[in-house]
Amino acid sequence: MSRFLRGATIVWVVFRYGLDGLVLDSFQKPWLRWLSRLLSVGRNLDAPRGQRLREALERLGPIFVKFGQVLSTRRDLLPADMADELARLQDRVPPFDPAIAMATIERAFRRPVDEVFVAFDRTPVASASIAQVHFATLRDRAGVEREVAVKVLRPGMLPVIEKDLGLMRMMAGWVEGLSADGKRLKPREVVAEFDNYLHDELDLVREAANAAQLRRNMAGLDLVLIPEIFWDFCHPEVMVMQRMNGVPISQVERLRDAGVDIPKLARDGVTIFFTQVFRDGFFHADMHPGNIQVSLEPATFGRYISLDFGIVGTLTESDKEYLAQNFVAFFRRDYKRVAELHIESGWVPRETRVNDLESAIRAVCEPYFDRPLKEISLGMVLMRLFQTSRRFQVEIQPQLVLLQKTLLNIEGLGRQLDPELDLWSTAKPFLEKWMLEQMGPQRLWRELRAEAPHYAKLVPELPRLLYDYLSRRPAESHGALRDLLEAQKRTNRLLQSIIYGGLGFVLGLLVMQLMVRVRLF
Ligand SMILES: Nc1ncnc2c1ncn2[C@@H]1O[C@H](COP(=O)(O)OP(=O)(O)OP(=O)(O)O)[C@@H](O)[C@H]1O
Repeated sequence: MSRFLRGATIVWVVFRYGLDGLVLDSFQKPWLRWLSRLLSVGRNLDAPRGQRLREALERLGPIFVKFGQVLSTRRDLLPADMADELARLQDRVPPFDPAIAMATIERAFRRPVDEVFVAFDRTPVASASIAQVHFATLRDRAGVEREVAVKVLRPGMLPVIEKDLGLMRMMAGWVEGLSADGKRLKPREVVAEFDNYLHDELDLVREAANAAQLRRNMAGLDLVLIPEIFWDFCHPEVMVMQRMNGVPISQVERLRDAGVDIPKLARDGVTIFFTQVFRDGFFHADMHPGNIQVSLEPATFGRYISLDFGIVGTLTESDKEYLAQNFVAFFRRDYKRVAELHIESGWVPRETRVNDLESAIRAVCEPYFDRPLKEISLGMVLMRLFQTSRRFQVEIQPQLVLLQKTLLNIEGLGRQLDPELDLWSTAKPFLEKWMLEQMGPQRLWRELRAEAPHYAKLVPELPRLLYDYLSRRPAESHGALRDLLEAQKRTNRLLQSIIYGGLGFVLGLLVMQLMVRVRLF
């Protein structure tokens, strides 16, 4: 019954905000088009469609608001006006009762809150649709008191989410089945992606693990601080981490007054992101200003503080290669290469004609070169490339969409801090270094090291393999004398190459063995 009521509410909101018109007009069945016209009589639909969509999602509650936020990143699917409006969605919701947060903590650790923490601040510092954050103090394993931030999941989220997701799936099926435009929007794919995203956010151990990995990766860079995770105090519903003290990145004047070098901050943001992408293939993908602060503490003055690790992106070696080579080819205006890369990597069907793709890509990219190089947005270029690829039946990988969205965030943030920021010259060294590593001797060295244990296993078998091979040869070379001499010559040559090759191989193996040992001890 409650599912029916929720479904009825959704349908009412859809009509109330005139969202039916967004897809109904393209319904293939005439009676549905008529219904759409009939339903729009007497409604005030003056507000732009994007605004109506945003307001409707706000009306439907936090899960739909989150859905809109995720949808806003699919600029390859949505028209720009709608994506812009959706990006304005904020999931500010009233905090839940601290007693509920404390009950969750007690259930998770099977101890009263005042036994878990030395002190616990009942007033939340922040509250969003999925979780709420409280400050507290705990005693760590060494008996030292530590200031911490405790993130607690909003209770009873799973059933609400499942119900809303069920309805979203159903509606996506309708829209896809009934409307031509609806099919193009790939609603079922979008809802499935959202489903994954929400379930990931509901597991705080996962978020804590992301934070720990990023902290380890960023340790040597000295540009960003990531909270330490207190694993003894982590549970799927509760996450306890080091409390960070910084100034929100949005308060630029305050940062400037405190003496922070703002243009350097802008460059550092790009450096951090490119390091995460091209060196580690593991990047923070929720880089909105609410999750970024700047430290003013003397020891870490001017460094970024990163928060909220619910969404991270991972890239494979081939993703990185695809990206780097595309960017480099793009900046050389070598559109043919960009097209070839798309085909080689299997991004577009093999039978695609390079010339067609090349001219589509040229049409997308060339207008960008109308402006100075430093003003070019890589996020925008990537988005246009994805949009072009779609016309050639390409399924864009979710991690690349995530990357493109984050790239836009980072560029937006960088330009907000320093309108003079030269994005390309900040990013270029990363791409060049990475390309060199991919093609130069470092790659060969890395791959040899990875293969070393395998070759080490082969070495003892080598003499037997050689003996088996040689002992078979004479039996095959009987018959006429000339044949025999020829065969003997061939055998000698083969023997020579096997012996020289074998010697080189064994020598190589010995070196590799040595390397493996050096690495192990
Ligand atoms: N380790 C921390 N130290 C200090 N403050 C923190 C810490 N973690 C979170 N906060 C505060 O809590 C706020 C919300 O945290 P976080 O973004 O992780 O929660 P969220 O529920 O995922 O919110 P949203 O989805 O809106 O980003 C942060 O903006 C920050 O003010």
